[in-house]
Amino acid sequence: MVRAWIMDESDADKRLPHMTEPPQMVDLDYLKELGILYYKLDADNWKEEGKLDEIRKERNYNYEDEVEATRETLPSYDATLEMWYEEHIHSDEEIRFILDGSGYFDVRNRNDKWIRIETEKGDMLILPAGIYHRFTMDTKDFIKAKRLFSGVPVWTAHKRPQEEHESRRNYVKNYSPM
Ligand SMILES: CSCCC(=O)C(=O)O
Ligand SMILES: [Fe+2]
Repeated sequence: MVRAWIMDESDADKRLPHMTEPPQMVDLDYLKELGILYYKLDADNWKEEGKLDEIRKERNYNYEDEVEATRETLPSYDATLEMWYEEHIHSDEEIRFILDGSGYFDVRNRNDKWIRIETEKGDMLILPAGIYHRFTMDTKDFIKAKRLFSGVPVWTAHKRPQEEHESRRNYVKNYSPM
């Protein structure tokens, strides 16, 4: 089961879990209210399983590629990781299916607190357009993910603040986060 929690405010290593004491876990309904969708897939047999294809058809995801984050395989590793961790939005959904490894997707909740979502092999996460978020590796320092998209992919990250951005306005209207 995917776990998610309200992050502590410590400025220790971002790759650590940053749970509060006691932990403040949140569930899938909580994430859903922020517009986030979650699926569990079979990362070793996703073709045979057919679930990914169903989601693809249903949500019109007609583009996909793969990204593997290791110092050897990811161009400009340090700079890319830094970019992923800067709070931002996209004009489209961010869709990731974790094929191997693990990592943390952080999203802002309605009170502007960080919610940390722990993803690992088999987890598929869809962040809505306009949600403030960021990504970090965990201490295992390895993740491989399928990126999906509807149409010609646009990966542009718009750094916060973006209150006038159309996708942000729509997000706020639909999910009234603050
Ligand atoms: C390796 S998947 C997570 C990183 C990423 O693709 C992103 O933040 O856009
Ligand atoms: Fe992003």
